[in-house]
This record gives sequence, C-alpha cells and structure tokens, in this order.
Amino acid sequence: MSASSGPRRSSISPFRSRKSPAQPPPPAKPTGRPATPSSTTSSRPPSRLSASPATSVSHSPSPTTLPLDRPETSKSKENVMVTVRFRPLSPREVNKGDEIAWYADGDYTVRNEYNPSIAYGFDKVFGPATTTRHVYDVAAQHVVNGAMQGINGTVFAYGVTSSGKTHTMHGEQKSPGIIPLAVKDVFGIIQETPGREFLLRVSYLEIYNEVINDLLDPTGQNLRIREDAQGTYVEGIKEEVVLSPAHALSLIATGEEHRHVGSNNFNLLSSRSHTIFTLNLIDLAGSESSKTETTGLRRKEGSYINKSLLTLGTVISKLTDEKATHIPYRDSKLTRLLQSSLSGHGRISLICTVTPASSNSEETHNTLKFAHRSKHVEIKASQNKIMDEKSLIKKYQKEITFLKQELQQLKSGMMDNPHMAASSQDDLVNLKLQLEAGQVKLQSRLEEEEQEKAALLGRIQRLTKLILVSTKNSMPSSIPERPGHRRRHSFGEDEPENLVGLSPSADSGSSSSVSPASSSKSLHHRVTFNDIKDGRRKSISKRGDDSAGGSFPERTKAGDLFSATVAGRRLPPSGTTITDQMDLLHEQMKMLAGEVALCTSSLKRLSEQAASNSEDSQLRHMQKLKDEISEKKLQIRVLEQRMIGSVERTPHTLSTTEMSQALSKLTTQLNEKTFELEIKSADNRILQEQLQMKISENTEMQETILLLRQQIDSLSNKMSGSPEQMAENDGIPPKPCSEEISQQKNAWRNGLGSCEETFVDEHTPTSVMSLNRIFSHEESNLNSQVLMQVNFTRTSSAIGTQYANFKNLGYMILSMQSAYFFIGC
Ligand SMILES: Nc1ncnc2c1ncn2[C@@H]1O[C@H](COP(=O)(O)OP(=O)(O)OP(=O)(O)O)[C@@H](O)[C@H]1O
Repeated sequence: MSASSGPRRSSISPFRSRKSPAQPPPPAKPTGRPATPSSTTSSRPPSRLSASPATSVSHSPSPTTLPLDRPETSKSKENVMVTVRFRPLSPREVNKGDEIAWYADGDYTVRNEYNPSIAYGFDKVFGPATTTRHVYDVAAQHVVNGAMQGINGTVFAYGVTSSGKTHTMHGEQKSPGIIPLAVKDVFGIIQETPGREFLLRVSYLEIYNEVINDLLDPTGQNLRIREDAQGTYVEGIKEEVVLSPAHALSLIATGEEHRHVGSNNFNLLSSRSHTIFTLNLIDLAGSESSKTETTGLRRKEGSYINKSLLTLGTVISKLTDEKATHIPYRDSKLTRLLQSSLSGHGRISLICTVTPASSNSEETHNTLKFAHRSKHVEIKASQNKIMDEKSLIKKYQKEITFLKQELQQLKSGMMDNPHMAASSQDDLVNLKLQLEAGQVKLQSRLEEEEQEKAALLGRIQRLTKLILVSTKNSMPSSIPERPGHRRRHSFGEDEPENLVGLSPSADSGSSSSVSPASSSKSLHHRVTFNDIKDGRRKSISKRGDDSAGGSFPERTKAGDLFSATVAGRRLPPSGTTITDQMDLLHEQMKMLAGEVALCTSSLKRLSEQAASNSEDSQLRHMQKLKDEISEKKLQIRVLEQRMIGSVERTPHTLSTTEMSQALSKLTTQLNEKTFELEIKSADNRILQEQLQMKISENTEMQETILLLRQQIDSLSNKMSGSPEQMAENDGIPPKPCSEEISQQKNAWRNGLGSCEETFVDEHTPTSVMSLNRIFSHEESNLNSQVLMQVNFTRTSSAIGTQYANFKNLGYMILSMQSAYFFIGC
C-alpha cells in the first residue's frame, strides 16, 4: 500500500488551505524592489533551472549579462527548491552607515546594487518585508505535505551569522517560524485525514564540535551515528511521543535549555551547535567569518562549524557534479545525518537568509553562490517504504519458495547434465560450506526475527495507545478496529486552533472541560521556540503583556489531560487496560514536566529582566508563573498518586466480565502470534530439509566424482605410460594407443572441463545469490507501508549557523487484515 492509495484529506484545514506537494508553490507578492519585466513570471514549481532569458542569473561577477535560467518541469525528478530571504538592515548596520549592497529585484532575482549585471535567479526571492508565513507557504509547506504522504523532506535555513536563520526557522511570538508553523500544519493534516492513524515522535540533539549530544536527555552525550535500511540514525537518542503542537514546542524549548549558544560580534545569542530535532528537527550552527570575534573556545567552535558547513557545501557541490564519484557525506556528522535527504531521496528546500548590508556584501555573495550551486542538485522524491512484520513473513515465504525452486532446478540440472558428475570437488565443497553457513545464518536470523518481532509487538501495543487520529472519521477506515486496542484522540473539533492531539476522554467529551491549567491563560502556552533563545539574550527587549494574541493553543495538553484524568472523570471507558491507563498517566506526567521546564525557563528570563528593571506587571507575571509551576508540580504529584492508586486498586476494580474480556483478547492475540510463528517454523523446517537433501546429494555427488576421478587417473596412467608399462600394469600384452582410446581420453577431459564451467558459471552463483537473497531485505514489492518523514533543517552560518531538521515527522501505523503494521523505525 502506498501513500497515494490511502484516503485523501478533505480540502479545508483548520489553519489554511494547502496545495498538494506536486503543485507549485503559490505565487508570491512582489517583494523588495520593483520587479523587472524579465522577472515577473508567474509562480513556478521547484524544478531545475536551465539557461533561458526569463530570469537573469549569473555565476560570476562579470559585468556582462550572463546566461539566464528558466525552470523546466519534470514529473519524476524534483530539484532542490532554493529561495533567498532578505532581512531588513539592522539598527546596528544602520548606525554604522551600512548601505544596501544586494536587493530583491522582483520575485526571482537578487541583484547587486553596485554592479547591476551581477544577478542570481532563484525559485523565489523574498524581500525584507516578506512575512515568515509567506516564506513557509512558498518554501516549506509542500515539503511538510509531502512528508505527511511519505516523502522525506528537508527545509534548510542557511546564511551567515545574524542573517535571520533563527528568525525564519523558529520565529517569534507574533511571527512564528517555519518549525512551529510546520508542527501546526502537521497536526492540522492529521485532523483532516480521517482513516489514517499517526504517531508523532520527537528527538532533539545537537552537534557541538562534532560531538552529538541528546538535548532531551542530558545524560545522552557523544552519541554515535548508525545506519540501517532506512538510512542513518543516532543510536540511543531519546524519542518522545508528541500529542499536540504545544507539546512538540515545549519539547523544543526544553531541549534549547541544554544547547550550546554564545555571543559573538554580530549576534548576542549565536547558535554554537547544529541541532537536530526529530519530529526530527535539526538545528545547525554557523560558519565563522574572519570578521568574527574568534578567541579561545569560540575559535574552536567556529572551526568545527565552518568545517561541517564546508563539508555541506562540498557535498552539495559534488552532488551537482555529474562526474563526481565520491560524495564525502562522512566528512562531518552533519552531512552524515542528512545523507538520506541530501542524496536525493526526499524533497529539499534551501532558504538562504541574507543581509542587504554593504559591510557583509562578500558574505552575502558567498551565500548566493552556494545557493545557486545548490540549485543544480537533482533529487528524486520517493515514498519511504518500510517493511512490516507481516510483509517480512511473506517475504520469507516467497524467498523460501524461490530457494526451493532453485534447489529443485539445481538438483534436476545435476541429474540431467551428464557432465555434472565430473564437476569439481572443490566447488562442491564450497557449495556445501555455503549451504551450511547459510543454514546456520538463516536459523539465527529467524531467531533474531522472532526476538525482534516480540519486541516490536510490545512496542506496537504501547505505541498504539498513542496513535493520533482525526475526529472527522467520516470516511470508513481501512483498519478493522479491535475494541479497546487503539486509543482514539480528539483534536477538539469545536476549537480548531486548539489542536489537541490526544484526549483520553475525547470519547466522553472532555474537550469541554475546564482544567485548572487550561482555565488560566498561562504564558507558557504561547511561548515559541525563539522565546527561549530570546530568554538568553542579554539585550532582550521587554515583551510587555504576553497575553497578547499568541499563535498557539492556549490550553495545555497536559492541563486537558490532567483535567480529564483527575477531575472526577473516568479514564477510557471500555476496552482499555490498566496498562493503557498507566501509560497515559505516564505521558501526561512527561508533558507536565515539559511544561514545568518551559515555565521555569520563562521565569528565569523574567527574573533576569526584573533584576535590572522591575515593573509591577513583570512581577505579577513572575508570580503567575510561579503559581503555574506549583500548580503543575501538584498535578504531577496527583498523577503519581493516581498511578500508585490504580495499581493497588486493579485487582478489585476490574469486574469479572472486564477481566474475562481482557483475557479473551490477549488469548486471541496470543493465538494469532502462535499461528504466525508456526507458519514460520514450518517453512524453516522445510527449508532445512531441503538444505539437508542438497547436502546429501552433494555428498553423493562428491563420492561419485571421487570415484570417477580415480578411474580417470587410473585410465590416464595406463594411457600415458609406454606400451610396455601399460602391459605391465594390466598384465596384458602391450598395444599401441588406438584412436578410440585417445577419443575416450579427450572426452573425459573435455567433459570434466565443460562440467566445471557449467557449475561455476551458472549454478554456484545462482545458489549463492539465492542464499544472499534470504538475508537481504532489499527489493521487496510486498506489502510495505509508508514512513512519513520530514526533515526541517535550519542552518545558521557565519557564526551560529542553525538549522532545524524535521525528520520522521510523522510515523504512521496502519492496519491491514486485522494486523497492526508498524511503520516508523
Ligand atoms: N526577516 C527579518 N525581519 C525582521 N528582523 C529580522 C529578520 N531576520 C532576522 N531579523 C532579526 O535579525 C537578528 C538576527 O537574526 P537571527 O538571530 O535570526 O540570526 P541567525 O542567522 O540565526 O544568527 P546566528 O547564526 O548567529 O544564530 C534578530 O534580532 C532578528 O529578529
């Protein structure tokens, strides 16, 4: 089943309308300077630029007009989408007398003020007045949509320090960045996709001085990158299930507390590390310019940052070079982690942030050149397909059948072929060894599979409780529902902006309940990612009243859950087990802990501000936050007690009927699994028998060959000796070698030769290949499912490059034929 065969989303999201990923981004309003006639073309799909007079583009600062690019559309291939975003001149730049050196000439061209012939064309150029929302619509939304349909996507923000990467990717209170907008969209898409189930998990890490640290779990330091069939991943990284946009953002905020940042000449809070947030978000650190203050630690950080960005540039450059044979992904952790995205298996949107300032003209020019080079990377966006356990069983069955056929063919080939009897003993020994090794390997592989399956099943059962589904299940789900097996979550239909992903009491209408947390319009619900960064900026501006219109849900997820759980309402009414309830309580506690961290962080920031400038409103705000924290801590304690209470009460509270229902459900599941195991074991036994037969045949064959060789040798000895010797050996009178004897001798020799050839060239490779196929998971067309994966990459460069990478933004769990298929990795 592919993503395209799945149910389609209804057309209107609670947020805004979306276009399908195949559609071009919406036309942008003219930005920056007035567009020239050549650049006022209509909106274009992200596709390869080729020479054309449509948009002026130059590769070098030649004063003459250079070849111009025009996109060409390709159905199967997509390019990197490259856009450029200008920020306004900063007060600092204005103060020091900077002038505009580069500007947006219409929607697609960046032009140099001092040398108008130097111009670069891109898929889109955003002028300094463009909103991040518009940037998102044009440069990121199609990536998010694609990701939700199983197509990997990466959105990079790349630019020198202080050029606007954080502003673009994380945004601010009143102008959320691409990451929060994407998070919001993802939940919107889930809500608008009846008939599908989603599981969202996040992780958050930083690459600091080429060392990977887990930002959600500070004990996870110096983690290693591993690789599997789905690509690279970080071993041991903590992953959290997210249930709402606010929950996802609170995790980012919590992670931000642990990341490395520092001040430089250009940015008080420059990102000193690349970070990767796995809904997965990656956040890069930036390249150092020679103008940057670089002493001690900053210099060391800068060299690592530069190295990884240089490698990123080299990798992108090599990708554009058709002759390049080696792409140095492994030269930096950053490119290694981004390998699957960069190597063309997903959609890439590169947003280059630039300052128009004359003092940074050279850096801006370098960014534009980098961006322009990247334009020529071609990517093939394909859907991820992940094998589920059922598919694996089928795959094995198919392979076993295939192997049986191979063995049969080999067997009959050996029988039929008169030369086979004379085949090389060495080859047969080799084959036997291979078969034996294969048997052992297969056995251990099957055992591993059993263990993996058992682990996977446990995980599936746990994760299934956290599946997010749309409340708009007007379309029949393809998944036959088992009562109580899966938890249904509400997105709060009556509150479109409150994308509450999970509510255990959704079925009983808890969304209307008012919890202590949700009733207080707490600050932290609207704190965006950038607020945390701002919190550490010493030059933070006063925020005033934070209760002003936030862009995110004002009610906390945890608050809702707490309310539903504790405020006298029963937990999931039927079919849910005590384990379900415990898991749910556990998740709520984690969310509350995240919110506490968020409040604490805001409180810290306000305390710092209050130290220098105390105002009543600020103090009131701080008090409010303190209350909020106490309240949430209290809620956590109540939940803990409830968990303990649930365990203690379990034997008494479950009715006999409930217990027998649960027992019967478990028995059914057990029977299903036992049946699957039996199938697998039976196939394994058959395969073993076949292998055993093959080994016996080979042994017989070897004996025959040995015998024949002895006969040949004996005959050859007789024939090669003098007539006198032959007579002596045989005890018969010597005779001259007749033509008949010569022919016989040649026939044997030729026969043996041709037999060796046949065996080596045909059968052995085929057999080895068939064995290899057993151990390989590649090339299966069986029931594979779609892994939704998004990478949002926010690069910062020239000091404190940051990028954010959403990866595995969506994990989907689908069910077919009553079996749950695990899609995520
Ligand atoms: N498009 C924009 N409109 C208005 N202000 C902007 C814009 N882009 C950036 N800024 C402002 O410029 C300053 C620097 O931006 P930002 O922190 O995003 O840079 P950065 O590229 O992330 O830097 P670093 O790489 O050092 O982390 C901030 O104060 C930000 O608010």
